[in-house]
Amino acid sequence: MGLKKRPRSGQEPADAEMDDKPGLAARQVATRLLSAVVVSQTSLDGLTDRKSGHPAFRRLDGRDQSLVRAILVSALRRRGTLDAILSQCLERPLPGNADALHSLLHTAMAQILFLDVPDSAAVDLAVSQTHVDPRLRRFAGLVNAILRRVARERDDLIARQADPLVDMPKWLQMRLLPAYGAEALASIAAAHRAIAPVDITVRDGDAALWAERLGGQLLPFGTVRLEADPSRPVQEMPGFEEGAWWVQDAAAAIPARLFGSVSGARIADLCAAPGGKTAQLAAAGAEVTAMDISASRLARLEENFKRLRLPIQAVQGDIRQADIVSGGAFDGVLLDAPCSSTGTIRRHPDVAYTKSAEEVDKLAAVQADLLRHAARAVRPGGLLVFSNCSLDPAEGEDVVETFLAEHAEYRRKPIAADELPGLEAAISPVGDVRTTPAMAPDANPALAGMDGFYAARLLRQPATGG
Ligand SMILES: C[S@@+](CC[C@H](N)C(=O)[O-])C[C@H]1O[C@@H](n2cnc3c(N)ncnc32)[C@H](O)[C@@H]1O
Repeated sequence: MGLKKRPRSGQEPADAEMDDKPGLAARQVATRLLSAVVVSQTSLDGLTDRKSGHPAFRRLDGRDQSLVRAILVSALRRRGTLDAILSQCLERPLPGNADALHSLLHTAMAQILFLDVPDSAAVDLAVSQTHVDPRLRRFAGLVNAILRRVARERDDLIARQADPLVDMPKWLQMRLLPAYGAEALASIAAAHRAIAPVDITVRDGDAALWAERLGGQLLPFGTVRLEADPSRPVQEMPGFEEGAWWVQDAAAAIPARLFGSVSGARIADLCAAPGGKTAQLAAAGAEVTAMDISASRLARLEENFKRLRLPIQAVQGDIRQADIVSGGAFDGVLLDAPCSSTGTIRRHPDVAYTKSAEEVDKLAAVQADLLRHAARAVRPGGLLVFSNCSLDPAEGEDVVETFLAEHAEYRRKPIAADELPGLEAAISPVGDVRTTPAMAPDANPALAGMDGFYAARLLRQPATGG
């Protein structure tokens, strides 16, 4: 590859001039945060929270913040593709310690290949970044040459990365292949490449009406689905402010529905925050106690409930120590346990790079422990629903099998096909729910898919005699 010569220092714009260059600060932040995700395994949501995120991110205006998020989501979603293209464009690999350069190239390539950013702006700003960063200065020519080639050969370079598995890190492939098989795994990887729709759960009344009002479609299992549109923030849509609905992935809406009719029932949601499932239960008329170990997450739940105008009793606490859990007084208990979240990679592509096989195993042990504790909160004859948004059976099916083997007082209450209209394929042979991002297909990929979720419904055997 012919490399453009590095400009002589006399031709480089002064740093101060550069600092003011429109769009440069956003690209610098994107590069920095990409390294924070993939090198330091920091969560993208945490880094880009508008209130508590990375200070450099918070200093950007709202438009630049949205651009940075869009760059990062694309760069992570297609990280394998970008790496493959990069190695095609390089005569020799980048130096091993060139994290900043690697992140700079990925963020710029993501703009050229996947975002609506003019190629000239993406290239020019990336080269400007090399001028203001002493670690990158000597790579200006290389960056310029690679990015111009990527822009020139875009279609061909992308076409060569047709296999979606290129974008699923090896550790995850190795975890999921034995459970799903090669074909289903490829479908999941393909679904991970798509932009997820916005799914909405309606508080009460008519979901069909809200589907019409919001210009969405009503899925057979009650979720209203809209195409994601960055220019239309959900907070500005009709019905948000008055709490007529909340955003909740179609799969995430399943576990709360497994209790059936809950009107007047005492339900404990033991890992409740930020409260999507709690809200479903409260809206359906249950008397809900919401527990969470995290005070800040519980505060978010309470804020959400204020907007939704739903009653709630929120309790901060650790399931493993709380008195209300040991009392065995609830008609129903939901344990939506903390997990690796690999089922949400479409929405949170950083998960593929911030989590690991070791962490999955650690989380599976935590879930088993929490499930043992949660089981004590259920009255005889009551229901225990265990769920999480992992695709890994170690965090789902295996946890429940072990639990049932150790708890003779519980048995599975299998989920029947008519409980999940349109999603019958998600019911496993033993009657649990297992969704994947490849489910709920649609001719329009922007309206397809759902999070990967697992849910099991367990019945505490009614007391005999007495
Ligand atoms: C997957 S999230 C729950 C999502 C929530 N059910 C919803 O639908 O919005 C898991 C939650 O479990 C909480 N958690 C983790 N360990 C806990 C424990 N030992 N006791 C109580 N809550 C815990 C976390 O703070 C986190 O909010």
